[in-house]
Amino acid sequence: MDTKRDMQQKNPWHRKLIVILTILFIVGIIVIVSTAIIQNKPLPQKMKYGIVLDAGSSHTSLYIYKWPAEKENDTGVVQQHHACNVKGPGISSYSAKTDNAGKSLSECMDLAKTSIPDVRHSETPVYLGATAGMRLLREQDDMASENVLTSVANTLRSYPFKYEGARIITGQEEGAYGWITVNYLQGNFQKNSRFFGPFQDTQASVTLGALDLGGASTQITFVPQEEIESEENSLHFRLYGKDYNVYTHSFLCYGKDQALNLTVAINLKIDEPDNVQENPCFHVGYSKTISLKNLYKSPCTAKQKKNLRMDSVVLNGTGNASKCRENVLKIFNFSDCTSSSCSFNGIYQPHIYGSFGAFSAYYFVMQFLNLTTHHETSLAKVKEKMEYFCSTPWASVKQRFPTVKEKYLSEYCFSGNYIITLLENGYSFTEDNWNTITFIKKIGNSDAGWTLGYMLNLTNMIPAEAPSSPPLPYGGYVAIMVIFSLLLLALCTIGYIFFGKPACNSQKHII
Ligand SMILES: Nc1ncnc2c1ncn2[C@@H]1O[C@H](COP(=O)(O)OP(=O)(O)O)[C@@H](O)[C@H]1O
Ligand SMILES: [Ca+2]
Repeated sequence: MDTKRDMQQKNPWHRKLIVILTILFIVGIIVIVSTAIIQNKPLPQKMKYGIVLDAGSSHTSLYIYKWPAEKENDTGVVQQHHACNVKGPGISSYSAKTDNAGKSLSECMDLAKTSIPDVRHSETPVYLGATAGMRLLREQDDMASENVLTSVANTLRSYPFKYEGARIITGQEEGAYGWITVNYLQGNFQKNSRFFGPFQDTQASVTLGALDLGGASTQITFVPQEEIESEENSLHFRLYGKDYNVYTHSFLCYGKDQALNLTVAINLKIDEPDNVQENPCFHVGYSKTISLKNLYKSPCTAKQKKNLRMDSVVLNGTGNASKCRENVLKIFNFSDCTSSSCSFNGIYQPHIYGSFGAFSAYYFVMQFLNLTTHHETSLAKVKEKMEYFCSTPWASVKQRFPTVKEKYLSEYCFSGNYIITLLENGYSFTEDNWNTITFIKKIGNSDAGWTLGYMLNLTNMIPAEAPSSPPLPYGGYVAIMVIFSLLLLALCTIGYIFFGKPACNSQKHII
């Protein structure tokens, strides 16, 4: 005590020092707090954009994606900014007037020009991917498909964006990118994928299988439990430091429009009386005449061509769901499997495993039929509802849904039964795992489909390795630095007051 008093008497200026230290302390706090406030204010972020056109067999859609430039390689940051449906049919329908294929895209491309800021135009990539409709046209008429692609490429090149190509993507790509899209949007690649020193977990995280139903082809893509037997059906990805072995297959001709033609063609009898086919997949009272030239035009139905004297056939609806499925079943071949397990037509498929997201026409059809809430709807219930819907006379259906496009409305009975048959008999889903299928349109703000995955891949936005991050989040680092600086400062002050020595200033010791 005496020593302390002596010290205070010997050093009368110590009070000044305490005042100075207190002022410094307060100033320090003010600086730290204001820095934190300024730092937390969202600074205007530079956004980047990308355009992908999905040229499907029935129609073309344009998608604009956007993401913050600084976070390019973080998973889950790319979002759908805008979507535009091209008016008119798919580009493959312009085989006779190929110039019009490109023209059809102008309206949506003009919209893209206004919805992306001018300063970003020249760095915005634009891609066009054509799917099964163009694959079929290429088989039928290679020259015509080339001309269609040239026409759309010319239109896309005439815009101020960075043109990156217009091509027919393979069925394998279509499946793969659909799978990447849904898992990217679900944030499945993000989970536990950060790099924590030597403790990185390289086990692939749980993923969602992807089921895509188009008009001309359909894709199934998932990570199976067993090893994949066939190389042509397997995809190997390393994403954010994890390895994924993915099974995929695309069935050309098994999109719902081609499947309907195939079903009609296979069930057509040579001696059809009065050129009339009783068709259980259409409602009672619905009747439709189809030209046989059109029916057999596609490579999907060409093999079914029979020697018929008539040149058209009248389809008369009889509205019977179970009979419809019997007819549909005839387009699947369940013999000739040379692998340990197959889906159909001799195609290898490992056992169904995990959860699935079913999008595109799966969603449109099941949504219309009110069958998307699978948690309450068993497969048996779905069949029961189909029985009821298909047996409803066409006049009542039309009266109940006056605003729905007649083409779609008349085909929902067929489409619903086709979906059940494809999933149950084709892919071997059962009553037990039916509820692992979720029918989805969007995840967050973005549509489920192959386009986002395609762009992420072509712009190298999914790194193979997880970005290494410091062990502490930025906030934690700042907090620790501040707390310990203050503690040190307090210690120095206390040391000086009690011992009269500037304990923190080694220079004074030397003197
Ligand atoms: N509202 C809707 N109701 C029913 N079917 C729809 C609806 N909108 C689109 N479709 C169907 O979805 C399918 C989309 O296929 P598309 O992507 O054009 O072909 P693909 O992927 O085989 O090239 C088509 O069969 C189309 O008729
Ligand atoms: Ca499609």
